[in-house]
Amino acid sequence: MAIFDYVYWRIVDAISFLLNIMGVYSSKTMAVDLSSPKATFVKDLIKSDKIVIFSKSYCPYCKLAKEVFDKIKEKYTAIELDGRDDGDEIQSILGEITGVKTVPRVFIKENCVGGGSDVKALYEKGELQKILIA
Ligand SMILES: N[C@@H](CCC(=O)N[C@@H](CS)C(=O)NCC(=O)O)C(=O)O
Repeated sequence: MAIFDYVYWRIVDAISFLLNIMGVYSSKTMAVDLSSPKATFVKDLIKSDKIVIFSKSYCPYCKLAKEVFDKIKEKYTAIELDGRDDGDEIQSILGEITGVKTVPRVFIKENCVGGGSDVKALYEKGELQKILIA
């Protein structure tokens, strides 16, 4: 049901926006050194699979990205940042690498293709499939 889907995601957008500006589910911002061992660790994670999703277990956009890959039967590696002590640090490094600090951060063949809405939009335009087979 396209209309319900649309309304659902506009409500999720509005709630996420409010929670973000209230600082409710914002991670701690940390100083980033892209030559640090942790940054190297993050870059290695990005290289570790064809599709790598930096995610948080409760995040609806992360679920959205995973559902798209599940639908097209593409395996991915998901790193759940909220389950790790170094999650905020990794998220800050990803913010520096990609220019965006929210989750998910989705990488395909080491390139960041954006977040959950971006993955869905790429899929709907047929672009995601092209990136995956290129
Ligand atoms: N439009 C973005 C929205 C992503 C977003 O707002 N993610 C929230 C979690 S659901 C977030 O990262 N909040 C800040 C945080 O968790 O540090 C997308 O589709 O990926």
